[in-house]
Amino acid sequence: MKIVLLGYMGSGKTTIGRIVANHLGINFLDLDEYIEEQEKMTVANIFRERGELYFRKKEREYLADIFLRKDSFVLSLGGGTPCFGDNMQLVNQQTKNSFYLNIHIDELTNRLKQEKEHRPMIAHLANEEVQQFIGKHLFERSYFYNMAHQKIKGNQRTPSALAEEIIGMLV
Ligand SMILES: Nc1ncnc2c1ncn2[C@@H]1O[C@H](COP(=O)(O)OP(=O)(O)OP(=O)(O)O)[C@@H](O)[C@H]1O
Ligand SMILES: O=C(O)C1=C[C@@H](O)[C@@H](O)[C@H](O)C1
Ligand SMILES: [Mg+2]
Repeated sequence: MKIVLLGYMGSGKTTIGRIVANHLGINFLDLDEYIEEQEKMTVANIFRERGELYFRKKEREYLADIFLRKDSFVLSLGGGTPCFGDNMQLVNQQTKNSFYLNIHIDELTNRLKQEKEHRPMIAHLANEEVQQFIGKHLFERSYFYNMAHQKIKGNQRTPSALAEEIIGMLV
């Protein structure tokens, strides 16, 4: 079984992915962490030193590599992964269990204001610019996120409640 979680930065992909994998007793993989291990550099440093295009090419390569694995796993994508090239076609070819964690802009803003530094897409923004940026960015990205097989409404809900809902929807 391969389960894929996707959604905007701060939507809880890593947090909830870990819980789902733990409950099912299968491996957990986080694409950002996988890239950092393989490249021996943080995502922030890859953006800074090699640029976003390099990151997106590597992101695609490692995504394809992960799907060659034979074990069962939960994979949390990076926030931008679904929005580049044919990444969503690849994901949906490889699994029937892709989930979009849909979180309201206000909740994302509250979470991300406190955690901007290691997220290169928003690190340069002043706190009062974060909400407007997320609103526009999420609008552009929703088209891709909505290609997931299932949408999970995550506002004001605990990570374990969301993990339980995902487990109940697996096909
Ligand atoms: N359901 C939730 N309720 C409240 N806080 C949450 C919830 N899910 C995640 N969080 C918190 O929101 C922050 C972002 O979560 P997390 O890092 O899992 O998101 P992410 O989608 O993996 O983000 P990124 O795309 O940047 O990797 C963390 O501080 C986490 O503890
Ligand atoms: O939303 C994005 O484009 C990104 C999200 C993170 O998960 C990382 O993959 C990186 O910071 C880019
Ligand atoms: Mg994450």
